[in-house]
Amino acid sequence: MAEKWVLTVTAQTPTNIAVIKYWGKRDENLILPINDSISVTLDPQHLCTTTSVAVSPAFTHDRMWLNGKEISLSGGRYQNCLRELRARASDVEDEEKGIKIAKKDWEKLHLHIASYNNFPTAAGLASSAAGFACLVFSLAKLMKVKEDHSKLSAIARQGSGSACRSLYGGFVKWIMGKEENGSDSIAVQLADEKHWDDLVIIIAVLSTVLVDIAQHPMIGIYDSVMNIQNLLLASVESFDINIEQQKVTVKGSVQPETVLQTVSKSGKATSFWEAVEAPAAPESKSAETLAALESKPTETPTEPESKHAEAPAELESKPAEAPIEPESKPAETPIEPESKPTEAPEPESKHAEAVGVA
Ligand SMILES: Nc1ncnc2c1ncn2[C@@H]1O[C@H](COP(=O)(O)OP(=O)(O)OP(=O)(O)O)[C@@H](O)[C@H]1O
Ligand SMILES: C[C@@](O)(CCOP(=O)(O)OP(=O)(O)O)CC(=O)O
Repeated sequence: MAEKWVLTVTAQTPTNIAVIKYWGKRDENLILPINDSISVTLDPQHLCTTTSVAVSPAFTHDRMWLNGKEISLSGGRYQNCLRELRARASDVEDEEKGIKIAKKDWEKLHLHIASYNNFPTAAGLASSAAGFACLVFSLAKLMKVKEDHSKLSAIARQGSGSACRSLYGGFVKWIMGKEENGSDSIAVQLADEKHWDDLVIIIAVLSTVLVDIAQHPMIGIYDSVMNIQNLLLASVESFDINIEQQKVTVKGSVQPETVLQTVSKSGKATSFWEAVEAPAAPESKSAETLAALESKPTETPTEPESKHAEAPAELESKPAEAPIEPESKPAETPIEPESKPTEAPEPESKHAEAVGVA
């Protein structure tokens, strides 16, 4: 087997919001619920996970990066999903690239996974739902798993219960099932994404915006802050002014861009604060999205109108030849076959973590 190839798949999966909630488990390990639940899947244009999975003979162990930071895959939830998928993997061949993976090879081959949530992780917006659905879907594509979405939903369920519902768009029911092995605890689509097309779900995330306002001989920093407050009125909850650093922290459901424009109009030199640190993204397009969301946190929640696009979607499934340049495509860092196993990928540092005005 050649040592220098990498086969990748990238997929995108939306999150879902329960309208009849899953609340309580009868089996913690298999993640079996004590009731049926129903959710609505959001439009992946708004809240979604993008996951790139890669396999290469050069990889020495399974690794995963979540939002640019390496995380452990040793937990039972990840291990259960990986085991179930490997057991169902098929022969995969790409003649053009000279790649041939036999079904039995999947047990020995290692995976690198890079995943990005374009919305807050572990903050009550079901990142684990989008995340595990995307993980299972993209790996199933990579490994050519010949199972339908309902079977995949039972695998995703073992990562996080609500994840099983993110494999379908529209209105989705997770049937609790009765079997002890969980084989009938699956998701089914009740109505597709077009069923209730004008339904809009608004998620309001209150965030902090950092503003840097340069001193001006005529207008003090306090005046600038009052200017923002007057113009944005109720949206602004509070300010914190650091005269020495010329930094103002604005709290509330304000758009960073609006803050910037508001202060600019007062004639003050304004700009967003410098980048602090941001993680790598799974592909350059997602990196832009992420930068926008991370640096403008209040924009995240403003438009998650649910247009119920189909879920999930495979973005690309072309085999890629190693090595992949991590600089130009930050998200591909984790799938670079020559990366040293002990080294975590370097997050890109040019995206702002906070926002400011100068
Ligand atoms: N993109 C992802 N890929 C794989 N796993 C993910 C991903 N995003 C989140 N997770 C996993 O899900 C965990 C967060 O799940 P948790 O249930 O705490 O929060 P949530 O799903 O965002 O919120 P809630 O369940 O309250 O709606 C993370 O710690 C990680 O283990
Ligand atoms: C309250 C809920 O949002 C539950 C979310 O729980 P998770 O699916 O995140 O829990 P685990 O299965 O333990 O991973 C209700 C719901 O989505 O139905």
